[in-house]
Amino acid sequence: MSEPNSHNSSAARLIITLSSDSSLYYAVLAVLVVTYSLIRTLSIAFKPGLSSIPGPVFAKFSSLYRPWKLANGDAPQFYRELHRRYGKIVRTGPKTVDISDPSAVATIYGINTKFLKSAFYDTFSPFYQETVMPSMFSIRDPAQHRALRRPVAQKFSMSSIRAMEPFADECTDIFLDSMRKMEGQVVDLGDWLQWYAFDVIGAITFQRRFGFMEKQEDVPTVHKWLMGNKWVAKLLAAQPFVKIPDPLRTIVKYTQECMDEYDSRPALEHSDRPDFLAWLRGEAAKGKPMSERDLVNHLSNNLLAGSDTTGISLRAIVYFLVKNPRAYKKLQAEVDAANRTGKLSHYVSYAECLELPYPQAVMKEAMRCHPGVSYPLERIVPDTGVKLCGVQLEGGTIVSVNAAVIHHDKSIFGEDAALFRPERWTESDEERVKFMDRHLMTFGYGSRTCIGKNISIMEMGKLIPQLVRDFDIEWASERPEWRVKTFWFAKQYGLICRLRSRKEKK
Ligand code: HEM
Repeated sequence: MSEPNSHNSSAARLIITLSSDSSLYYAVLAVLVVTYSLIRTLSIAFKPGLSSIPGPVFAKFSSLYRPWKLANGDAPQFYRELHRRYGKIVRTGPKTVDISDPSAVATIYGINTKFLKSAFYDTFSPFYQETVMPSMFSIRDPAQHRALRRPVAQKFSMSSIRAMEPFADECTDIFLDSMRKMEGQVVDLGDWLQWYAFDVIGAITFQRRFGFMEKQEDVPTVHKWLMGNKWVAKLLAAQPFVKIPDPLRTIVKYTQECMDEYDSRPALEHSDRPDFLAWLRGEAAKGKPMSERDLVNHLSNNLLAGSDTTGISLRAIVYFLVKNPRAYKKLQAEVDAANRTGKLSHYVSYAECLELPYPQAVMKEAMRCHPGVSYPLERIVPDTGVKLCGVQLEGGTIVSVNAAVIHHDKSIFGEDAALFRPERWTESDEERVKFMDRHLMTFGYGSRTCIGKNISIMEMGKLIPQLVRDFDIEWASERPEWRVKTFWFAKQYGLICRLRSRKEKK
């Protein structure tokens, strides 16, 4: 009986000493916290399963390894190099694993997958009326995702997309007119293609162009420090000194202005408009109402998810054509032949461009070589765990595949996987093309695949034939190459070209 009492009294004495001496109290607390963190870090670092996965030593101990390595914007090279050095499965953080194995793609991302998006996606959720508004893209819960996706799915169908073509055509006119005016000059075509993509998506979404092409001004982009860094974003937003432009906020605000403008006009003025806003208002009138918040959410998400991505892909297509004159000539010859035989309208239609096999192959190949999103698409292993690349991973582990890595896989795309060769899509046998298609991750994969894919294929498929029908484009930069900075989006800089009109050649 005496022992517990003596323990109790010495514990009590310790507490009294600690509480009477606050510096000692904090010192003990700090030692406890450090010891706990150390034990936790070591137990995660050497966890069975995870500890057998090869990778850089620092990655085992700290989740700062990736942000540190990715800060220079070289994500595609960084991940390719990791896989070249360590193999198909690489540990990139204490509980994070990157995979480059064709057989893992369907397991992680397939239609009925239980692998949900990781917390990384929270950074992409904008604020609406001061509360976080997860979008169809960023939302993680499957039931909430379905609830967001279902009411708009029809608007992304082929028939709806065809009705949107005039929006792209009006932007094409502005784009091609501007190119004619700048004929022979040195032009940053990268800027123009991005302005074009932003203006088309604005027109498709609310029948309002941003006017970037007319104003020739910079479009809002997500700052690299904010990308994937939820806490940095919060900290920067809270501090009063440096105001970093927040494109998420800008775009939500712009969306609300467009909605107000729509509502201020008589209903008759937009009764047969085929844009998203008019369609969603029409659905509400038919008895399928949508909350104001969801409306803002869908419309702003169109701009956030569909502008940079399409701009980057258009740049990639033009870049690979200009850098590969043989492919350029072949594509131009196919467009010219179709034009001569009356298969192309003044505004090349979506249906017409789908009938041009080589231009379609060029687009696909350019996006394979340069996927607009060249970051790992992170997912969380479900509670049941999973065996990937021969390693048992427990629930909660974050796994990912990066399109920029898997698109270079020689077992899928052949020995020349690193090269731009559109013929791999037109000359390979049917089985091989299907196999390559099954591992193409330009637009994501499976249950969370891009819903706007066909909108961008429509936009790009129409513009490229019109561009090469009217112009010869050549590289005019003093630098031999463009520069790419990847913070989720693989953005290119320095697509400096010169355009010459071909009217006389047609
Ligand atoms: C070339 C152009 C585009 C590319 C390369 C692209 C790429 C992607 C990728 C890779 C994902 C999957 C991301 C992930 O799994 O984490 C995605 C999802 C998504 N994209 Fe796109 N996208 C493009 C155009 C568009 C357009 C034009 C829109 C809308 C108008 C759009 C809307 C979306 C949405 C809403 C999602 C989330 C779908 C879901 O989770 O259900 N995208 N996109």
